Amino acid sequence: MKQALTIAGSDSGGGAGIQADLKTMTAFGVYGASVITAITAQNTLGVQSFEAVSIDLVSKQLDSVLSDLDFAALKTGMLANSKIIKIVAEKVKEYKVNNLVVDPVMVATSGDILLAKEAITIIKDKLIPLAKIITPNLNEAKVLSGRRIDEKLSLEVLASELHKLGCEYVLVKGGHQKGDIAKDLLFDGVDFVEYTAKRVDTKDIHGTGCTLSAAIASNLALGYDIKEAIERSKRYITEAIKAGCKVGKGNNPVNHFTRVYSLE
Ligand SMILES: Nc1ncnc2c1ncn2[C@@H]1O[C@H](COP(=O)(O)OP(=O)(O)O)[C@@H](O)[C@H]1O
Ligand SMILES: Cc1ncc(COP(=O)(O)O)c(N)n1
Repeated sequence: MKQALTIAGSDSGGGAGIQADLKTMTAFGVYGASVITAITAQNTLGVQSFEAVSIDLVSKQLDSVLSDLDFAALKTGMLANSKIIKIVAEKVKEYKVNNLVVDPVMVATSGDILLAKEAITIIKDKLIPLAKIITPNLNEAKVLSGRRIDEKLSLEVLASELHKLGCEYVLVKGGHQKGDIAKDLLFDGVDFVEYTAKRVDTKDIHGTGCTLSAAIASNLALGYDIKEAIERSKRYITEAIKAGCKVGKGNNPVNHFTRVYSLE
């Protein structure tokens, strides 16, 4: 069975982070393992509190899984602080992991901060150069390229600037743009490829970024090339948003289509 690893934060509400990643990997038939970097007290209304896991325990989790399991792809989500980013980058190099997908999680959909400000230069210098692909949303792309959030910039300009950070591919997500189409843009340093879907008219988009990056990691693990992996992941996230999960009182998560098996 193909195996993938998520290095991310726990969302107690089950909609984003580690929980979304493992549900996505399971939906694609990939075995998912996890290294937890932070524990959030979170629900569909927002993030009420969080604590980062100690560097020692993050490091031990990484050694435990990387020395034993055989990962065909790895994704990172919420990394919380500079020290965690540094240890993740060291272990990725030490264990020579291929197919690193970096989702540079900074702020939750609810507006809560999930990454220390001083960690932004560390993620740019240490982790992004090791990545096969990075998947920032519009605001994360602006922060990473040193722009102001209120600047009007095209996905093309942002993708070109971010590619200079040393990753193989950049996928800038346009989920937070206005309009009828949810467009994401891939750049490999030469060509642009657009991935589009009809925008679903809903506020229930909690966990969309985590789900998309976990789906890309799953499909890379299954052996699809990057363009096919994104194409399949875009179809999955669109259907998962359409299906939705009305579980809480706030912005609800996407639906991972987990089947209920009868034991009879
Ligand atoms: N309302 C929507 N309808 C369809 N697709 C969407 C919608 N909102 C976001 N997406 C898609 O979900 C994925 C995650 O994007 P986005 O929500 O921008 O990321 P993040 O969760 O990191 O902020 C992208 O493929 C984006 O185009
Ligand atoms: C632990 C954790 N990781 C990531 C996100 C971002 O997800 P979203 O942007 O969909 O709120 C989150 N809310 N919580």
